[in-house]
Amino acid sequence: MQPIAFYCDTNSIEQNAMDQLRQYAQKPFVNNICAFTDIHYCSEKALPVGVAFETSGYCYPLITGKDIGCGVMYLKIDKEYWRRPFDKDAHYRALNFAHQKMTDDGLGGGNHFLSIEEDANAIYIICHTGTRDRGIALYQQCIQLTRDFSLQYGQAVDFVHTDFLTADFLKYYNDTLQFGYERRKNFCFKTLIFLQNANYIQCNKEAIDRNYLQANFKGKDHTGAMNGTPYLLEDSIHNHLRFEEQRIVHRKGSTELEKGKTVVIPLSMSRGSLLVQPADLPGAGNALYSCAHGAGRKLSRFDAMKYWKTVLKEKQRKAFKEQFAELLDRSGNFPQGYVQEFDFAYKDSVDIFKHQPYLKKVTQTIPVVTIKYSEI
Ligand SMILES: Nc1nc2c(ncn2[C@@H]2O[C@H](COP(=O)(O)O)[C@@H](O)[C@H]2O)c(=O)[nH]1
Ligand SMILES: [Mn+2]
Repeated sequence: MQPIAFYCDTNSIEQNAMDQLRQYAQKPFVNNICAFTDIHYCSEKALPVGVAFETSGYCYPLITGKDIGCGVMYLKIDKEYWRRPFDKDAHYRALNFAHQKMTDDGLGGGNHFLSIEEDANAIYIICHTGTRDRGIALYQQCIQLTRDFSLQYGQAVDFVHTDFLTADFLKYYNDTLQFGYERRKNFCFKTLIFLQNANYIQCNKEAIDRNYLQANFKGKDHTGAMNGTPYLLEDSIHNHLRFEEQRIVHRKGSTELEKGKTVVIPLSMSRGSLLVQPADLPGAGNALYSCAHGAGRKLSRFDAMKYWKTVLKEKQRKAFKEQFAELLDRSGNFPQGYVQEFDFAYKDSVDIFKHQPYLKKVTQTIPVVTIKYSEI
């Protein structure tokens, strides 16, 4: 068995996730397998979430599941351009409505989100979404590829030789990752323009395109000005295979790092997000330039519902209802999907820097308003 690099507290790993991890560490061609602080069991696939490993000569195209190319983008605006606090009563519903028109496919289910968060100096528009149907189609192609390779190999295997990966397949794979990046960009820029339109951000209002929700901002630079407001954006992905010259890095729910680049580790709807950079580069290299992609689930969706109904006291449920009144349905209850995303469903984040010492904190943001998943 290949040794496992634990960038997390081993005592905090559930037994079923540990079993999955150990099984993977025994597989052929799997090298330098790393487990991060958000490691948790994945019922659908044989590898836990919160893991990275590398291979050469062969790859495991199915480890990601369908959400290939999922990632998190942030767009930062200096607070000197921020004019007033976000008024949920006046604008939550309008933003929720607008976000459904920002792309063809919406944010997607689960814990995908579009949030406005802040620290002392800046406002951050943060978007966590993937590649929707394109990721599913690519995953189906990965299944076919693995089947075809198995036939040639003479037995059913879950890996593929790199000679089997045609230039067309690799282009298709990378184009799908690019599609996710462009979708996140459209969410971020259109949210910025929504805020400009609603007088939250100082800008040149005359320059705003009335049809901005139909426009495509995929080509905008990472720094610049939008309708007179300076911005900066960065993107990162956490569910993909990165085909490099000498090796293939596999990341299943672990964020790809790059020297000098700030990435978001989202924590929860109540806690906001951490923005981090790789500080110790040899250290980050040993961790395959990867880190946790979130706080990580502590409670399964089922257990989160049980916790809500049976562990929390009425007073505590009331406090959630007051804090997130905008998410209540007409009968005054939260849809299940939101309850499953509340803070208690996620792990503590103290381990993030303790067990991934190659990371440095850039800032921590707190949420202003969050739009949760949307299926279109
Ligand atoms: N800032 C926010 N972070 C959130 C929210 N909901 C979930 N999360 C965190 O994101 C990661 C992403 O996990 P993934 O497996 O779906 O890619 C998760 O671990 C949480 O820590 C939110 O509303 N705001
Ligand atoms: Mn994701």
